[in-house]
Amino acid sequence: MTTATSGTKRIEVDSLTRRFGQSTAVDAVSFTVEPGRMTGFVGGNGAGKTTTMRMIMGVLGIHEGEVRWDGRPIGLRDRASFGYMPEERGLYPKQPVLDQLIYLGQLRGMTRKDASNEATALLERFDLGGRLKDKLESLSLGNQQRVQVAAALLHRPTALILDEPFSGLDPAAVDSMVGLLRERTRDGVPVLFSSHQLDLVDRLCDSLVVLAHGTVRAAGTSDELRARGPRRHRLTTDGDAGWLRGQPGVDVIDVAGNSAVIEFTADSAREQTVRAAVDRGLREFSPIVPTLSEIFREAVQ
Ligand SMILES: Nc1ncnc2c1ncn2[C@@H]1O[C@H](COP(=O)(O)OP(=O)(O)OP(=O)(O)O)[C@@H](O)[C@H]1O
Repeated sequence: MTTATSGTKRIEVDSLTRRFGQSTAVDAVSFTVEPGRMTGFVGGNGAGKTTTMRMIMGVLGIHEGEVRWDGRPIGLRDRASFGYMPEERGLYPKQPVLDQLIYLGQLRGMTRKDASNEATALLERFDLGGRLKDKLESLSLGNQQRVQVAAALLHRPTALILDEPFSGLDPAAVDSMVGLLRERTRDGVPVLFSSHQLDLVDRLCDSLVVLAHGTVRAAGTSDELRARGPRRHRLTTDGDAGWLRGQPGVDVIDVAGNSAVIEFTADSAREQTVRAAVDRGLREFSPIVPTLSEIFREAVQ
């Protein structure tokens, strides 16, 4: 089977809005999922991630806005070429694992043989080579999750929309899935995945979209967001660092012994503070790169 990726197509989410009754679950949400990039989609419970993904996949109607693929309004065939792992999952508990993957592959236009070969290879990759004939329900939840991901990857999708693909997976399973997704992104496939595991998102994603109450609070590459994040510094001198509390233009975030984490509230304060620190025996003055968790907390405040 040929790989259906072009490596240059992006998903554009443009001002998507969805209401449920009186409440607006997704409110003019815009972002791009670039080819060859893993884009993490984060936000608290009820932020609107699943609703947005459902609109991208066309399983939920769009009230306003548009989704574009390769610069054009997305169509049925485009969506059929995507791999989607829905929140509600979609496989049959009582059917053998391999059989249903073959069936799904055939639904997506694969021959039985191709579907069988690809499904077997994916399941082996996920250490499920010995479970091909087992019913899905006899597998542990984490292993069922692996099968769900295999189902989304089976037909060499042109893009991947994965709703919490890592939830419930042990670290080894996360690593093998990450390896697989990285291979697909290297082929140019855009990947959008939601997750509540910020440490994992930090390690994995090239770009990030932060959602809160149905609106985008921050979006960009991890580096861009880090550069925009809080500019904090660690400053260490001889003696107690409490003196920084009286320093004009300095917000003291934390003091521990002779070391403090500070933020400058005025640019002019920087030079003045470093000079004062030199007089007190400066040992360290270094910028602190914010973690994704810090960026996230700041963005959703
Ligand atoms: N079918 C529906 N009918 C009514 N309200 C809905 C429906 N689907 C979602 N909502 C509401 O839309 C909002 C966004 O929900 P959504 O599931 O998209 O959030 P989420 O970010 O995926 O949350 P979580 O991380 O908890 O899965 C919530 O307030 C939710 O209650």
